[in-house]
Amino acid sequence: MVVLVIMGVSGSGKSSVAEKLAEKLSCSSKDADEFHSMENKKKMTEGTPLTDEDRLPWLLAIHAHIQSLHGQTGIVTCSALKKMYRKILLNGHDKSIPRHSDVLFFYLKGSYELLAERLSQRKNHFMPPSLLKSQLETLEEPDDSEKCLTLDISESLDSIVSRALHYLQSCGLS
Ligand SMILES: Nc1ncnc2c1ncn2[C@@H]1O[C@H](COP(=O)(O)OP(=O)(O)OP(=O)(O)O)[C@@H](O)[C@H]1O
Ligand SMILES: O=C(O)[C@H](O)[C@@H](O)[C@H](O)[C@H](O)CO
Repeated sequence: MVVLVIMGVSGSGKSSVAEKLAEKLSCSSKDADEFHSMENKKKMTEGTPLTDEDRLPWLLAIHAHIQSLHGQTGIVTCSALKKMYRKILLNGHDKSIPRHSDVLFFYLKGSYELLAERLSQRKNHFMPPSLLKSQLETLEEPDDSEKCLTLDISESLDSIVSRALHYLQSCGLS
């Protein structure tokens, strides 16, 4: 089976989708926020976007977690906004050797308006809605060279999860 990375900007539904999908696949799920340093969390809470330097140790820690699954099925949520970040998740520091052919990205795609509405309604989360603009400016959508399925966040959670499961079945991955 595969490691599934649920990616997209803040508020795109990564945690919500991961929770339901992990239930359906009976597998582990880790939230990228668990890997952030106190400094990174403080910065975001104060409304300051993270830089590439801030994100590097965090991405490497998530990469190490993916490696630690040793090919077991698992889900990880991570904004994974830039192509370079996704390469780090796959290969760590070593950019030349793709080690993880068995990692698949699910990209949760949505409009600014819908994301802003969902973030404005969300309670008890450290990530302020004001960071949405910078998240979208930083985002580089996955291209055809990346193993990724794009999912439309305007659909219901159940529908998104069932599309993801259907895709895994059609690839012979579940
Ligand atoms: N498909 C959906 N339909 C309706 N509401 C949704 C959907 N997906 C997520 N939501 C709601 O949108 C909000 C944001 O979702 P969630 O917290 O899962 O996003 P996230 O990508 O994990 O955010 P962050 O990266 O900031 O932690 C939540 O209140 C969630 O209940
Ligand atoms: O790359 C980033 O700027 C961060 O990962 C953010 O996306 C937050 O961690 C997350 O969205 C809040 O839960």
